[in-house]
Order: sequence, then C-alpha cells, then structure tokens
Amino acid sequence: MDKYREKLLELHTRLDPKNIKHQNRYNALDCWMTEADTAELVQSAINKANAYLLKAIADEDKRAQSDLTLCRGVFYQSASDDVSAERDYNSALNLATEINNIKLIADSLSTRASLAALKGDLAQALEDLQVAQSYYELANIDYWAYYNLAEIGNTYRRMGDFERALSLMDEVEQYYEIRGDIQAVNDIRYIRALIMDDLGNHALAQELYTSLLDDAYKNDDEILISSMLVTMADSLLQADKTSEARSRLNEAEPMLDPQFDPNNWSLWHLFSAKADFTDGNYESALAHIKSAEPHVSSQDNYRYLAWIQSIKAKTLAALGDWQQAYKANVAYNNTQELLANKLREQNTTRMRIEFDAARKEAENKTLKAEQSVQKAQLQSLEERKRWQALVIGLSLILLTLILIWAYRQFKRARLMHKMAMTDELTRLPNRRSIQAKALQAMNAAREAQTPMSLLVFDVDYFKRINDTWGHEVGDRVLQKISTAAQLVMRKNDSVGRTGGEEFMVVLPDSTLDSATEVAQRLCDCVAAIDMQEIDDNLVVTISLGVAQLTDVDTTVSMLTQRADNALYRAKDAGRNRVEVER
Ligand SMILES: Nc1nc2c(ncn2[C@@H]2O[C@H](COP(=O)(O)OP(=O)(O)OP(=O)(O)O)[C@@H](O)[C@H]2O)c(=O)[nH]1
Repeated sequence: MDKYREKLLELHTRLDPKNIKHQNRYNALDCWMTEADTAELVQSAINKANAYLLKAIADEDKRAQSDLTLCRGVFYQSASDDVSAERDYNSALNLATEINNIKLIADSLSTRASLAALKGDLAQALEDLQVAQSYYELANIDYWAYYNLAEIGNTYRRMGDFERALSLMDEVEQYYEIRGDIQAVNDIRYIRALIMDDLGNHALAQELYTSLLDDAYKNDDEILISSMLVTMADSLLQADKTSEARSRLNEAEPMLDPQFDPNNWSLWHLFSAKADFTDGNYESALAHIKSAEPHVSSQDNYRYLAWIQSIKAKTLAALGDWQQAYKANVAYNNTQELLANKLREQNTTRMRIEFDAARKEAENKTLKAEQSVQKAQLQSLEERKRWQALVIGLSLILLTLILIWAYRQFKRARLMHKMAMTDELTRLPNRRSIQAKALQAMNAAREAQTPMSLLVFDVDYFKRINDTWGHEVGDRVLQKISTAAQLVMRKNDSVGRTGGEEFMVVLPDSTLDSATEVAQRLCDCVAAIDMQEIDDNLVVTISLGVAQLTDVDTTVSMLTQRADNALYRAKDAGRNRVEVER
C-alpha cells in the first residue's frame, strides 16, 4: 500500500493542473487508496469521496463520477451502511453503462455482487459476477478477471457447490502464485479453508487457518486476526473441539469492535453461545444470543439467523422455558422454510445464469476469435503497407540515382561535345564546328531564299610575331583577336578558328555589302587593339576576304575557296585590308 501511495504522490507532482480529466482520475485513484481501518477513518474516507464526487459532477466527468461513486459505496459498506452502499453501486453501474466503460461496468457489477453475497442473495450475486466476468474477459483485464473468478468460486461455496468452488480456487490460486501476489494467495487459501470446513475436513481447514493466522500476526493486521480467530472457533466447534474454540474466542475478544465490524462481533457472540451451550452454560449462551440476534436479523442473513434460532430454541428448552423455546423453534422452522425456498429459487436462477453464462462465453469466444482474425488481417495489411512503402521508397531512391547518373552523363556528353567542337586556345568553335555552322547557314539561306555571306581572315606576318616575341605572345595575340572578333560580330554571326592564325566568320542574312561592312569593322578593330601590355612596338593587323553565297557554291569549301581567293588578294595588296569576291 505504501509503495502505491508513493507512486500516487509522485503522480500528483506530475499532474497538469489544467487537465481536468487527469485531476479527476487522480482523485478516483486517491479515493481507492484511502485507508479505512477504523470507524473514524471510514467516515473521513466517505467525506473525501463526497468532495471529489462534487468536483467530478461540476466538471461533468461521468467516468470519474462512476469510479468515485463506486469507491464511496465500498466505504459505506465498510461502515455497514448497506443501503447507501447498494444505492452507490447501482448508480455507478448506470453511469458506467451510460459511457460504455467496460472496466467500470464490470467493477460495479462485481462489487455489487460481493454485497449481495454477504446478504445471502447468492443468485443475484452470481448473476452479477458472471456478467462482470464476461466483461473482464472480453476486455482482457486479467488481474480483475481472476479476482472476480475467485468471487464466483466463493459464491458457489456459499451455494454448496463445493466441487466447482474448489476447481475455480485452484485456477485462481495458480494465477496469483505465478504473479507472486502473496496477499491474494492467502485470500484464496482462506476460502479454501472455509470449503474444507463445509466438507467436514476440519483438520485440513485448521491447518490452513493456522498458517494464515501466522501471516496475519506477522502483518499486525488486527481486523484479519480477529476475523480469522472467530472463523477458527467456528471450525473447531464443528469438530467438537469446544475448549480450543473457546481459547480462540478469548484471543479474539479484545480485538472486537461492534461499531466498526459488527459482522465479526455478532459471529463471535453466536459461536460463544454455541460453546456455552455445549458446556451447559445456558444463561451465558442466552446472553450471547441476545447480543448477536439484532445484527444478524437486520442483515437478512437467513443462514446465521436459522443457526441462532436453533441454539436459542435448544438453550431455552434446556433452561425449561418451554413456551419461549417453542416460539424460537417455530421461528427456526419458518427461517428454514425461507432458506429452502431461497435455495430452490437460487437453484433455478443458478441454472438460468449458468445457461446464460455458457451462451455468453460462447459469444465471447466467437467475438474474441473474430477480433483476433481482424487483428491478424490488420497486421498483414500493415505489413503489406510497410513493404509497399519500402519498395516505393527504394524505387524512388533508385530512380533518383538513375536520374542523377543520366543527368551527369548528359552533362558529360555535352561537355565532351563542346570540347570536341571548341578550340582550346581561343575557346572559339573549331574548324569542324564552324564549317558545320556554315553548312547549316547555307542550307537555311537556300531554303528561305535569303542572302548569306562568308568571311575568312588571317593574321598578318604572324610568323614574325612568333619569332620576335615568342610563341606564347603569339598565343596571346590570337586570344585578343578572338575576343575582338566576338565583340564586333552581330548576334547571329559566328566566328571560328579554322587553322593556326586563320579564322572564318559565318554571316547569315548578310549580303556581300553588309558582310563587307562587318569585315571592315573587324579589320579596324583588330588594328586598334592595344598591344602595349605585351610590347609598345607590337602592332597586329589582319587581312580579310569576303564572299556571298551564290548558286555555284554547292559546298562549304567552294564558298570558302572563293572567300580565300579574296583573302589572298588582300595579302597581295599589302595586308590590313578587306577584299571582296564577286
Ligand atoms: N603562337 C602560335 N603560332 C602559330 C599557331 N599556329 C600556327 N602558328 C604559326 O603561325 C605562322 C604562320 O606563318 P605563315 O603561314 O608563314 O604566315 P605569316 O607569317 O602570318 O605571313 P602572312 O600570312 O603571309 O602574313 C607559323 O610560323 C606557325 O608556326 C599557334 O597556335 N600559336
């Protein structure tokens, strides 16, 4: 309990003050953890439950309302206020049903059943317990399912079906033993001992009680010790061991509290009466009977009532009070008849309940089977989805890799192509490239019936430049001329390097005159290039030849040849000039 309390306190520190549901859930837990070992503590537990309940009602939190009402009911039952307890169990059940909370429905039924069983209404108890059991099993709430199963077993014991009670106890005890829940194992052993008494095996019952009593003493649990001693006395009386029974009763006496545990208190009087009667102490027996009678009668517990009336009749007869003895005997017979009726009623109800329970169990099994099939289907669907996602993901990655690779290949091919078509020194289109452009322009011009011209130029005395300033300077001169040529060209014109210091310019949409103009501009531009950074004395010029496409030029080389002719003439005429081939 302390361990749980610690956990509960830790939980409280972590609660979000804004989360009303969590607050109420905590309150319900706190209610269930409240200790109520004395009459005062029970009353303060009821007050606490009331306060929590008011908050849950204000918050319109039905789950907490149901849980707290059930919790308060248990405290009412501890205070022997069975009417209030029953009212709370019923309203907790209604609230739980309203919000369809399976665990709370089952808890309410199971708790209501424990009260009904105590009052001797075993048929009602069994019915509630069976329904609760089916809910616990459906929701797979193992711990409470077994707790409830123990209650069912105990109810069968009370009904006299000891065989069934024992087999259920075996099942439950095994479960608790595996869990290592010593307290719960002891609870089951206590019921087992009661069954042994019912079966007349008092020796075995005593053995079990003795070990349970040892544990109760070790735990210093006075309530348990006193009720165990009273039960042991009953067992010993049944075994005709009156003096041993008396010593157990004496041991229990200082621990009895008629306010807090009137059940145990009245049973103590009942067994004391029995012991006194056996020993011939009739006056004392009658006094004990009078003490026990009011509480036992108020409890509607016909079993104990019949028992009291029987001893009462025998005691009065022994005292010679025949009239009262007769009256007590009539009352005893009436109670016996009531008991017999009740037993008949219980047996009929039991048969119906068992039939319903068997049917419900079958339904639950089908439902569970369906649930597990659905679960399996869902799992395989999810697995398939996962695989699909994986395959799609991998395909996407692969596709991306292929695309990257293809793009790189494409860029590489373009670069290679560009490199194959570009002159390394001047970065201008090389011979092959410019000749291809020339052919393209020629074809386009023919098709569109537009003019087209070609221009070739050659650096003047380039050998001399190389010889005087070196090959590297020659290279730089070629680069400067290339840059100048590109600047002078129009947008659609293309210039390329066809050889060492020879260049070609393709001029689409150009007549001979406009081409000549471009050529002249180029000639002037090159002559004006500032070569000072290389050498003050360096002057570079070019000679140019221009030709326009005519019908005779069937190939690029024919047109080039005609432009070359003009170029030679320019050279011959003294260089640094433009000549035209007409
Ligand atoms: N620096 C350099 N020189 C080159 C390159 N390609 C060719 N040459 C040189 O260019 C010179 C061309 O000389 P020639 O054909 O005699 O003509 P030229 O000296 O320019 O005389 P004309 O054309 O008659 O004015 C040769 O000496 C080649 O070695 C090159 O890429 N770089």
